[in-house]
Amino acid sequence: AHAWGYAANNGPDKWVSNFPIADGIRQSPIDILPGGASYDSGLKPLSLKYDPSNCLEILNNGHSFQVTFADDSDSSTLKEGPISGVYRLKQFHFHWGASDDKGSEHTVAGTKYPAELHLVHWNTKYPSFGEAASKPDGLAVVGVFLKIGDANASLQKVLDAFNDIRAKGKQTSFADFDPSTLLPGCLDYWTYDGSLTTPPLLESVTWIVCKEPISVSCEQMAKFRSLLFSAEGEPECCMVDNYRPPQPLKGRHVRASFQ
Ligand SMILES: Oc1ccc(S)c(O)c1
Ligand SMILES: [Zn+2]
Repeated sequence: AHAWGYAANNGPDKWVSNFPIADGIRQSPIDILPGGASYDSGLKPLSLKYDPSNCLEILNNGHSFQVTFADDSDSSTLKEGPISGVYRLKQFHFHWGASDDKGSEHTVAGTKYPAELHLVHWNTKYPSFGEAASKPDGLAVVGVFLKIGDANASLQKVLDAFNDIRAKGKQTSFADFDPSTLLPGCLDYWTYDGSLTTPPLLESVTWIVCKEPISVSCEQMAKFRSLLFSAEGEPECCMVDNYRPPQPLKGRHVRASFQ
């Protein structure tokens, strides 16, 4: 059986055959309707504290690239916001399009951004990421939209590592990177209960989607598109359009941290 991907034969519309939860009641991403979100004054500001020395490596896993962090202590954490307790940063990765008119997973009143950053955190009330990933309050993912504009100097540090991870399965060391430099100035957010947007599509994610995008230049977007879904020695297949389209809300409510 071929592994899941984003092509016609193994893409989002096919995932349900191996992962029936794809048709579940709290699937992600969703289309966020700002008019439909209700302001909740009980929502706290996000408390994000990251230690650059926890940054370990960058890898091409065949469906995105991800930067992985040491998560054996509470030195890189997400607190407050819509969550209770302490969640540890495990990794961040992106989803993007073949062209600037698409690529984000969440959309805002139908608007697609060229890319979306996901900062993945797990609830320390559980012993590990793997354990947490199967619990309804196990994960908290901060989503940040990327919008075409000025080159992003912080993002460029990540892109400069791409030559070593062009093909699926490649990884290289990546140190001393502070992911908070990838966050927008304003941390107003929407939040709702959802899932991983890639198989196994586990319904364990408290989504925290920032209203304000960060910038990316079109040259930097071209660099994202220079990565490959394919491994060395396989026919080259550009890593683009690695996004799942919005899923049915199924009665869920989206809350806003801002008015
Ligand atoms: O571990 C993961 C968490 C969230 C998302 S969207 C992933 O693709 C992987
Ligand atoms: Zn993701």
